[in-house]
Amino acid sequence: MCTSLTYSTKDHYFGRNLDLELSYGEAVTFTPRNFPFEFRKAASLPNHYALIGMAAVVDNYPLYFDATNEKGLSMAGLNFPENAYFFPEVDGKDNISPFEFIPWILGQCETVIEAKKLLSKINLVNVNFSEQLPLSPLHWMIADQSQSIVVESVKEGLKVYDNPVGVLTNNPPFDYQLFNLNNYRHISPTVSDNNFSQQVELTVYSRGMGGLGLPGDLSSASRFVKAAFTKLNSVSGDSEFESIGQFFHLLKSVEQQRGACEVEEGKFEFTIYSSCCNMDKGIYYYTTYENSQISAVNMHHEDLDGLELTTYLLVNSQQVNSIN
Ligand SMILES: C[C@H](CCC(=O)NCCS(=O)(=O)O)[C@H]1CC[C@H]2[C@@H]3CC[C@@H]4C[C@H](O)CC[C@]4(C)[C@H]3C[C@H](O)[C@]12C
Repeated sequence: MCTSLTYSTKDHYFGRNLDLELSYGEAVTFTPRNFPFEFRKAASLPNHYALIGMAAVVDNYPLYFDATNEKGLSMAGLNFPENAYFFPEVDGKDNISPFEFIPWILGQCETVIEAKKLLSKINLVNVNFSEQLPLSPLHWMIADQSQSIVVESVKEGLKVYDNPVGVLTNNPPFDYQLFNLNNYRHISPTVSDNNFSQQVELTVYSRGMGGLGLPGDLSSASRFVKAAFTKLNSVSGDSEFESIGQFFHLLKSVEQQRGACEVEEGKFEFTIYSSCCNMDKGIYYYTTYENSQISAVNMHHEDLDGLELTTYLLVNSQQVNSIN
């Protein structure tokens, strides 16, 4: 399972946890403006906005899991098994494969409003990257500095939801996740009066009791509620380090520790990496399961007008600041 979210202080931040039991050899990947983006069923984009994000680069193609472009528009793909449905090619539409979707949108759009215009012409097609890399059943969160949407391609067609909470997890579909928040309207960072009954005296014997009932398990519906509550009540300083520090704390509220979620015998899903991109400054920060030190790659330290991909292998061994 995965969780993605947005967060704003002075600047704007977008990131995600990638929860899985295996790695695809992903690395922080910078795509400059003049790297030619090819599409299987649509015209190529010889030049486009520059992108930074996490990708598996295969045959010199950046298979982005999540990315941000130089304008700040950001997008993440999360698992959506049993629900995601991709269509045969349709004449008169932009036929884009799910693995091309992030380059297609982030290459061309500056804002969510612009992305919505492209989405109205898109048909997400069932075209594999390769036999070894078949279609992934994904849905996506797209966000700019002021709003966020969710895109779900299902049997009935392409659905685009406004996302007022700026959080996405996995199944079930997004409209359910949002509705499900109604069931938690009593949850609060503060403790309410005794509404249970005036006939019994009930005491506040612990801090945090306003949150009793907030789910703590790793199911997707539970992570959605937990992440939304934690994010929407978040308080932090607005400097860069206070903001990204807080962002990683928000992601940790739904982190998966190895051992707690068995996906097949002896195999466990865990949070392989957590990312946080400063959408305004184009700085991609991440931590990995093994390495809790934050690493950063700044897109503006690259040649934006370049032609070739740049990849930065993940710094994956623990960094300990030994004091004596
Ligand atoms: C599995 C991940 C979602 C994490 C998640 O939600 N895990 C819970 C599993 S579960 O819900 O518990 O079952 C998703 C997120 C992004 C995906 C890549 C996108 C590019 C590319 C697309 C190609 O078509 C296939 C290969 C490809 C590298 C993809 C592999 C994989 O699909 C990635 C990593």
